[in-house]
Amino acid sequence: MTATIIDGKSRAAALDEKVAAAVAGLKSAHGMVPGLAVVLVGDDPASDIYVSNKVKRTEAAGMRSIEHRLPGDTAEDDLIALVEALNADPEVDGILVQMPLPKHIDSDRVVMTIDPAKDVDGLHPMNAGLLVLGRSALVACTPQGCVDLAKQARGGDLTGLDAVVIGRSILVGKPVSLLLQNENCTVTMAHSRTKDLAGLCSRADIVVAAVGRPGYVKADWLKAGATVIDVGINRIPAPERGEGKTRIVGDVDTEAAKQVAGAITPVPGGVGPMTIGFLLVNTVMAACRRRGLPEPTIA
Ligand SMILES: Nc1nc2c(c(=O)[nH]1)N[C@@H](CN(C=O)c1ccc(C(=O)N[C@@H](CCC(=O)O)C(=O)O)cc1)CN2
Repeated sequence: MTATIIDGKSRAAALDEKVAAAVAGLKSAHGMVPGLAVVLVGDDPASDIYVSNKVKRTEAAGMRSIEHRLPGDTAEDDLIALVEALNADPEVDGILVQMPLPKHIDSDRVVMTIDPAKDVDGLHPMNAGLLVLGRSALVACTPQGCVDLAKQARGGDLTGLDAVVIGRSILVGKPVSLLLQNENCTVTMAHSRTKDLAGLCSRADIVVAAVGRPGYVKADWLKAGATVIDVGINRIPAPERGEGKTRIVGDVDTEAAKQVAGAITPVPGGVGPMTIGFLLVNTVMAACRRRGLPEPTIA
């Protein structure tokens, strides 16, 4: 068997087009243009690229982008003051503080400061708690992308499927497991210390790998025909590309897994591009909710 490659890049492009259409509709019906503020502290090269892409795609969808780039030695209190100013700014509908933050800054305190109504990352305890309760919330972007791609691979319905989520992070593992439960999956949350991870995976219809270790999930762990969602973005040396060059790989041993899985997301070009797609969706939703407008159907 050779797995179907789940094309996150084209799915994200389609999502961006739907967001752009929704934004155009809001502008003509209500004279409203959603605004997204993105805050980057420091000069981490990967974060720099992600933030630049967020700005580009926000503007391409017809929304306003407000960009704050702060030096790496910014004091925690100064970052908090900026977030408070963005909370108070009526032109700002969504606030995203790019992670990871420099070590001297307490990320939890920063996230707790964001107005939950503008928390388009879905990381504030209010939004995370609403997700646990199964109530309407702003939901973290990467997990939404994972579920969207899994549904695409499974004909739109995940009901009754067994899912294993490897990784228990706040940004991916925990929310994706809740979203899969909302889709009527039977979900097992696993991690690097789970006993017999291979055995668990071998019974799963869906495997979500979010451990942050290159090639961690092996082909012989997978059930034939499984849907594999690879969240990992690991930069590894690529001497074949020249001295000092690197390339990114996922958490799954993709080439071998393709021979067993039914469908698999590639890295790059799988889950990654969906993260920014759902950030744009969340910004539109936040803008409508804050203004008491009906939310358009996008995804
Ligand atoms: N505040 C947040 N910080 C971070 C998040 C997040 O959702 N909110 N997620 C990641 C980084 N991230 C978005 O911020 C992100 C990661 C990867 C991609 C992406 O499109 N990746 C490409 C490959 C890009 C490359 O070559 O490096 C792909 O997978 O095809 C988009 C967004 C951590 N921080």
